[in-house]
Amino acid sequence: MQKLNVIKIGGNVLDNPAQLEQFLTDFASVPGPKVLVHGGGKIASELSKQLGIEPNMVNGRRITDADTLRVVTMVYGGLLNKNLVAQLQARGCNSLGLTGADANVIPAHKRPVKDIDYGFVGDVESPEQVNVTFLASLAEQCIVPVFAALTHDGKGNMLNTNADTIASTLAVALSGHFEVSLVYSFEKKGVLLDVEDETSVIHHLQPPYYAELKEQGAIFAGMLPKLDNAFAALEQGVKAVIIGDAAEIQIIAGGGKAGTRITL
Ligand SMILES: Nc1ncnc2c1ncn2[C@@H]1O[C@H](COP(=O)(O)OP(=O)(O)O)[C@@H](O)[C@H]1O
Ligand SMILES: CC(=O)N[C@@H](CCC(=O)OP(=O)(O)O)C(=O)O
Repeated sequence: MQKLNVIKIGGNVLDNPAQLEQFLTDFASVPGPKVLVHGGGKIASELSKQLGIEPNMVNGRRITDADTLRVVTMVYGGLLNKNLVAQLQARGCNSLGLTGADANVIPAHKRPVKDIDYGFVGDVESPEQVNVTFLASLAEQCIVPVFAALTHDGKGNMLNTNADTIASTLAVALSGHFEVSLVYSFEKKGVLLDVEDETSVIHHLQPPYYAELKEQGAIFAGMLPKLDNAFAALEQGVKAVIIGDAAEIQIIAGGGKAGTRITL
């Protein structure tokens, strides 16, 4: 089976022009088929505030009312997605900006209201419903899809979906056709034992150690859903999951020793 990298770029790197430029240069030179996934939660929050819409995050997810949906559609699907594509084109990487609505790649449904009403937040239907045929045809043409953190409900509504979830869903769906590595790249060296100490990288993380570190509070906030997505992806056929520094993407994508390798 051919190898394919699904690489998610973290919000703090997107927000740092120098780091982003270096990441895109490195990403463009990663050989073989690849997919880029981005969020941009931080930038959406800033624009939201400028427009007088106060961001509201619950359990790491954005409560997405109709006005917020307009903002995230503009920021993720427009501003960020199109600029990333333009910057990749400038580096000789032929890419195509997509949301989950385009080519019906990622069908989703509005998250049902239980204790919390998340508004227009989308839960992906299932990896089996991802339009893998379309993605495989892009890979054949050496076109790199760049996904924004947006899906759709098939009834005319865009939905806001966490970018880590988009990345794991695409990785699982593509695992039937490719040997997939899922890379969560961000601004730190990997999953750290002490979040303030970049030298404390955990090189290898398995579920029991994860449970222990979670209990101790060493792993928290955005890293929790990221790791839950990572383990779920491995359970559903993704070959490798690595969490590491965006500045080390070439080493990680090349199978070298950097970041945190997640295994079952
Ligand atoms: N043990 C840990 N090691 C590294 N980062 C951690 C750890 N625990 C929590 N984090 C936090 O997780 C964040 C990354 O997740 P998230 O906020 O969802 O950002 P993104 O997915 O955009 O990179 C880091 O910026 C860091 O603050
Ligand atoms: C539903 C939900 O919370 N969606 C996220 C999508 C963006 C995202 O995931 O951005 P980062 O990867 O930069 O965190 C949000 O709007 O913040």
